[in-house]
Amino acid sequence: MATAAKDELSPEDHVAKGAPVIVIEHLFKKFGKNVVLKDFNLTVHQEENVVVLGKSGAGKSVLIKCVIGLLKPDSGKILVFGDNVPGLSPDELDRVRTKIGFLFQANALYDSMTVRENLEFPLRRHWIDLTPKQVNQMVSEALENVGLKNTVDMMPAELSGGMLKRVALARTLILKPEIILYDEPTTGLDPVTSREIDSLILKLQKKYHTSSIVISHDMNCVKNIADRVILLLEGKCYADGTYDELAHSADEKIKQFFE
Ligand SMILES: Nc1ncnc2c1ncn2[C@@H]1O[C@H](COP(=O)(O)OP(=O)(O)OP(=O)(O)O)[C@@H](O)[C@H]1O
Repeated sequence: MATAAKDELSPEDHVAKGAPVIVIEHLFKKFGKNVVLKDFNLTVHQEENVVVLGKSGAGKSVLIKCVIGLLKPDSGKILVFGDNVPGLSPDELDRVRTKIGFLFQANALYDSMTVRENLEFPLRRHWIDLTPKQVNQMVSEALENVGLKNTVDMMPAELSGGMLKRVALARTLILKPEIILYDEPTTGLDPVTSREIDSLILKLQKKYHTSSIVISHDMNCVKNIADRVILLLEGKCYADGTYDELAHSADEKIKQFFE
């Protein structure tokens, strides 16, 4: 059953869980007087897709930026494979970031670079010592994974919204991250393309055994890809359960998201 605040389900209550890969404990983050995260707790397990629901301004993006170390929380722990992200040195953070892929809402592709150059970028950024042949193979494999091998020499401006999202996903996957953070993966796409992206996310998750935190307002996307849904409200994990559990909740604050 979906639970709210006080009687939150423990992770053990959910079936088929792998080992914890992200453990967030007592996270607090404020900007001036604006307290965004207030004793937020969450555990994400291996091969689990956790979708974060919440109103605009609830703190969903702040949460994933804290996980990847782009924002520093005021207090609390964010353990990624046992490393406490807020306490890492820049070099250690860079090492942990190679395990975390981040798919931005706006794709964040470089308009002046070809698809190939965009995909090579993370390999160069993380100083990975690879031969040109290996780089070529990695780019081909990443594009093949998203069904876009023939776009390798195209510019982003020549691609549709769905194709851009696939290329961005290929770039996220090129370092074979163990965790992927998705910020609104289907926003701005038509319903058919959105469902194709959902299927691709699930297919690649199974292939590479990744774990994910997904921010989404697209309830079809939530239904399709969530193993678990949490509701971020007033800085806390207000509800935690499967899509069906939350969808059938009698709690008015939860119901709003499923109407
Ligand atoms: N760098 C920052 N400096 C100051 N305030 C910030 C900063 N980043 C986020 N905030 C504030 O934190 C709060 C949460 O923002 P956040 O972007 O996480 O919301 P969200 O839940 O992702 O919303 P949306 O669904 O609209 O994207 C907002 O009040 C926002 O103004």
